[in-house]
Amino acid sequence: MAAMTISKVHEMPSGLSKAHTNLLSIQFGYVNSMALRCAIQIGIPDLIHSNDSSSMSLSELAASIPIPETKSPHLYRLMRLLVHLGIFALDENSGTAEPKYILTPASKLLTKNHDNKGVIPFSKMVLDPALVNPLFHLGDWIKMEGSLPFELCHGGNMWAVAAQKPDLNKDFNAAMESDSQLLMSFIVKHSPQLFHGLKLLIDVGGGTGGCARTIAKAFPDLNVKVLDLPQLAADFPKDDGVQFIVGDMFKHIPSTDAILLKNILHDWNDEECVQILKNCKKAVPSKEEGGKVIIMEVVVNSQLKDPEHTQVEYEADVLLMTLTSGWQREEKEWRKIFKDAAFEEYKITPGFGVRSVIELYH
Ligand SMILES: C[S@@+](CC[C@H](N)C(=O)[O-])C[C@H]1O[C@@H](n2cnc3c(N)ncnc32)[C@H](O)[C@@H]1O
Ligand SMILES: C/C=C/c1ccc(O)c(OC)c1
Repeated sequence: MAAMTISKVHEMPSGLSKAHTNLLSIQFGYVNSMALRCAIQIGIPDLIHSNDSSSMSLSELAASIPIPETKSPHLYRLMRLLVHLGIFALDENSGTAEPKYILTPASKLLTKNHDNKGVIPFSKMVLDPALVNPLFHLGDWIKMEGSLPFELCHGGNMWAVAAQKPDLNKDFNAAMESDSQLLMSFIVKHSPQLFHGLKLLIDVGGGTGGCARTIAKAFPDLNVKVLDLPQLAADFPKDDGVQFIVGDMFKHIPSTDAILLKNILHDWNDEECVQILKNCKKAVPSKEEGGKVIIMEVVVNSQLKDPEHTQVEYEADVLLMTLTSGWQREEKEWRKIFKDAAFEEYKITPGFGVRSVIELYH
């Protein structure tokens, strides 16, 4: 047997060690994202979820994916990182010789369940090279006038490029739709009063109708329509009673009792937002007459300030800066664009994950 001795530990000064570890951890951040992408790609969350015991050992996973035997030790390394990150966990009570992996609340979101598609389409989109590559252009972009990192990378803005690339367009729309179903199912259940008294609601930039269908199903008497760009028309389901209107929110929004703007204003700068909001104001009646605009977005450091939310909000902000002309806004920044578009009153309700609901009246 080979003998091993461990010599006395020479510790780095703790300040230096901490600093270096902190730096390495941030530098390696993308490895976490890519390990997660790999786990989704090879279907691990659904495999564990659909297993009878809702748990699987390494060898069961390796056989089900399947992967060559030589890759088993590497799957172990991947799972070790993802367990550490809280994506999966080890079942302490499996009673088996080989430890079993189980899902955590985070990976449960990554399974297909009966009433929505989970968050897989959203994860796929976020980690698509077409949306990751623009981040490499931040440094060049910040030193020059105009443009966007996305444009330096792809030669046009997101909506123009999506119109040219059917696969990207499909993946992006599916991602938004899954996010919408998740959020809106919760909202119609817990905040139904948002929609009371309305006869017609237009979801402006409503994509393939994830929000619209969820609202229409919950409130059969409410007429819900989606207004979006022509490239959405082909993928929009036609037989579910939600009408699709081809339009441009910068030009004209048809008259309606209420407008929904979910994940729209964060794609645009203040000037562009004011233009959209002015068109909304023309389309909806005053508060006294029952009109309103419902915005569903992040309010940075909202009343329920939480360090984990703050980090996600700042990360999403830099991503929006990379891909669009938009911003994640703090309340005072929201207030400014509302005022500039001549709205008189707003009410913020936080607490839908990182998202808040803002009701806007004139
Ligand atoms: C981030 S997605 C949000 C989709 C949807 N509201 C949701 O949350 O699932 C932005 C949407 O705005 C649409 N859009 C972009 N420019 C637009 C315009 N000028 N007029 C109408 N819709 C537009 C895009 O096609 C896309 O569907
Ligand atoms: C990679 C993420 C891309 C993205 C781009 C524009 C959006 O409005 C958005 O909303 C959640 C996500």
